[in-house]
Amino acid sequence: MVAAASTATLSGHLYPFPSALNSTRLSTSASRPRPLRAAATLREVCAGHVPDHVLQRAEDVGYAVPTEVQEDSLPVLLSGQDCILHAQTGSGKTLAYLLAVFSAIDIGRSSVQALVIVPTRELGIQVTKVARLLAAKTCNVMALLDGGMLKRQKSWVKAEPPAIIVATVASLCQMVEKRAFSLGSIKILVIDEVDFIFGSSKQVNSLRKILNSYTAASSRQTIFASASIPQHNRFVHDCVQHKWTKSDVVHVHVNPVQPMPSQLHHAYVICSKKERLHVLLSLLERDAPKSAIIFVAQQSEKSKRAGNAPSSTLVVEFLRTEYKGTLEVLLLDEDMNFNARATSFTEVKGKGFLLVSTDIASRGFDLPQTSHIYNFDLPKTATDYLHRAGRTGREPFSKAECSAMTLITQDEHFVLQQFQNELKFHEQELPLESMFTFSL
Ligand SMILES: Nc1ncnc2c1ncn2[C@@H]1O[C@H](COP(=O)(O)OP(=O)(O)OP(=O)(O)O)[C@@H](O)[C@H]1O
Repeated sequence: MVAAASTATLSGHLYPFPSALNSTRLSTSASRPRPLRAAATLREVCAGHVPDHVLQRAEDVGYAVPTEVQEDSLPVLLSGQDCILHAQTGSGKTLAYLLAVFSAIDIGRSSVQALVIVPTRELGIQVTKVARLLAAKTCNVMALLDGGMLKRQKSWVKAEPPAIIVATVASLCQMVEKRAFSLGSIKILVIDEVDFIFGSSKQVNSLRKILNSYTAASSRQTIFASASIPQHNRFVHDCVQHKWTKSDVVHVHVNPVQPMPSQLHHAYVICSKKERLHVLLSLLERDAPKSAIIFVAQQSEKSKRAGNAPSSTLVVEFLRTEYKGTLEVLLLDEDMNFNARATSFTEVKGKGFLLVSTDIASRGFDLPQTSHIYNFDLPKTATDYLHRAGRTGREPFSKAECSAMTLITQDEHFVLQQFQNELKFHEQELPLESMFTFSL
């Protein structure tokens, strides 16, 4: 049984599900009315656990009232219990786990005490920014993200160990294996977008080392976060079986019946592949988005070998010549080098953009001005749809309308319907003929 369990993955069914687990499930849903009581402030929820200067910083940047996931999870997180944070995209999971980090660490100690693992460099930059904002120079936050800085960081980390490290799996393992530092003093470990990292064949083995060899669940608080945890009951079971968490781990599942923001309007257009670029252009002219992300498929190895241009390049080149609006057309793609990726990521902040991106931008990216999502290529899975669509509708207290539009061929319609059934959202068809007047 144990041997089989050691090869189980998130989606695996390698052993029977035990009826009795110590873990707890907290589930809150929009359909279940909340008790009538005055909303607590973030300061009240965190009192006695999170240092005052951190709460002051949080208030200064506008985090005065907790979001639903923060309200539900902070009592668990601040009590030091292991937790699986499972809530909608854009619901504020980052602040929830960072407050737990600040409650767990001792800023007077010179050792690495908190580790936040992220799947991509871009998400790492974002989380580091929020952590530094809350720390306000009272402790060091180091980002160990894929790129050319690791040599220099190895000396820095030895000279002055940061209290908090935000890292991608590969960079962290590289540093630990080079003995730049050990993870023996870790008090709190957060894995953000946990389903994505477990689902990545490149990252999963290193993640298991971080969870079981470099650190031990018994000596740390462990937090897993994501908007999507497929087969979450099994995941909770795996956490306990594999000792990724302690046995009393709590699954905080907010709004399980509505995994995507309610103000999101979903629609699709059926058109041929040949028409797709022009349909996209017409939609951009019609919608006049504040900012938008246009998701394209990652180019396959076969298509690369055949010398074809990737979807991303085709779309960017087309929009740069044909789009007459004011938004800047930017590109973000796994195949770009780190400097080019960093430039796109920086440029996208703070101004109107049309970002053409592969799924690299679908996990954790927080660009609250994004009003429209376009799936130029159909996402591979319902989970990918959820994360792409979740790049909009991200201001937790705003009900501003936003939209997710998918361009599909007639043959792809049934796949989109499957996503709809799985994620329980409604979609409107925009008939091509009634809307567009272009001719090819
Ligand atoms: N208490 C709060 N008050 C106001 N805004 C908040 C609060 N907490 C978080 N936010 C804002 O909400 C937005 C979404 O937060 P965050 O990026 O943490 O979402 P998430 O749950 O991690 O989403 P995803 O699953 O897509 O990664 C951010 O712009 C953040 O600044």
